[in-house]
Amino acid sequence: MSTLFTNIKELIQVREHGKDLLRGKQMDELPSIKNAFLWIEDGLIKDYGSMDEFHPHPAEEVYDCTGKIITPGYVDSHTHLVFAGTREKEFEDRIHGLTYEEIAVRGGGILNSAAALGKMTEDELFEQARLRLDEVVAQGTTAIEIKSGYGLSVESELKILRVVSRLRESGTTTHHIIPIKRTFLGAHAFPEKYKNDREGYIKLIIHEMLPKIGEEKLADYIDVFCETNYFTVDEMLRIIEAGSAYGLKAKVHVNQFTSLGAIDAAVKAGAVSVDHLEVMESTDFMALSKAKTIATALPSCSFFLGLDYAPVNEMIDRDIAVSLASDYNPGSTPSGNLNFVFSLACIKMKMTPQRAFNALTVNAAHALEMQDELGSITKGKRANLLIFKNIESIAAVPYNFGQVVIDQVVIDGVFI
Ligand SMILES: N=CN[C@@H](CCC(=O)O)C(=O)O
Ligand SMILES: [Zn+2]
Repeated sequence: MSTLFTNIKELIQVREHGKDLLRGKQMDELPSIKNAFLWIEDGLIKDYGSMDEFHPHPAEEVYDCTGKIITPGYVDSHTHLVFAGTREKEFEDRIHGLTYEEIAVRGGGILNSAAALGKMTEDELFEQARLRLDEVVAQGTTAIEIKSGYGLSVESELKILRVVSRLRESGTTTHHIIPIKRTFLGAHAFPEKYKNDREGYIKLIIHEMLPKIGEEKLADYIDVFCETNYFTVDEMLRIIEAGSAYGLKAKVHVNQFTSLGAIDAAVKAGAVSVDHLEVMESTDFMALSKAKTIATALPSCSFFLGLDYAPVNEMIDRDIAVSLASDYNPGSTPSGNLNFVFSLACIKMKMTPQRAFNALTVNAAHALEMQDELGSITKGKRANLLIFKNIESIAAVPYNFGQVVIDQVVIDGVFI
């Protein structure tokens, strides 16, 4: 099956190699071809170039893209998309003055979501999560990471990871399969039962959950919420070390409310990414500068909870590799819309559209170790693409916040 797109107004994020992590000044470059063509065969990008050099390619389908911009699809490297029910009550409590942390200390928050999830069957969870997947794919997400973490028991953590694995195999309700990476986040919070027995819960994670996850091959990464009132830096290190015995690399929640030294520890432990980063001290910047570990900012979470935004421009200026993700979850970010993340990155974090788009594509693909397959218009990469409505430039995407500017989403060369 081959498809040809002709007369593309601008083909954006075109990179001959497309596999390098971007940092510093590289984040300011967003290579593109105006008046371009793009040729797809068997779901892969085969050729592209200027219409001036166009020579006919055999194609079953030809689309005239006059007036349209085409880009690679967004990659969402941090979500908690499998959850049971929403948390509007806490949302109202926060409007009345309670903080996210105060709600959590009262037994709300993550524990509230875990209680709801415990009551739901695997099939129910799967159906709900699948509808969310449909929605975010229609909004331009063409690869995604999904965490467990609302189970907090052996049975429920496995249930979530089985749901994620099923989503990975069966895709959207219309059977479009997008790449999904699965992350085990048993260390998301201490369940009520283990409130006074932290060691008992950590042992449960290491000696009960991990071996079963390893046996069933249910995860690709391991995560820990390292934060005051959650897991300490030492506990995080123990858990990610235990995960590495099952081949799970680390992607961790750090510096959301406090800087505890978790970034330095995670970088030294070889974490693929450190995520959140709303609170950054100079030692945190130093630990990440030039490191392979990617700094993933989650601006929708800052927006929803009224937190500071991660200082991404300062990070970029210090040669830190920055990516952006949604953090889709029922507590701190009830939206998986990366167009909105794009807008917030520009409006609130003062990223240029070029920097933000690089963070949502090339560097986000690195945050899922999928840079060989996704993130840019590069020969041999998967044809996961966004076709935008008649807009003038990439800046029109974040500018039109809250509006639908994507015309079509293409997965493996097929329109969804
Ligand atoms: N901070 C930890 N975990 C989630 C939120 C969890 C929740 O409130 O349900 C996050 O990334 O924001
Ligand atoms: Zn998260």
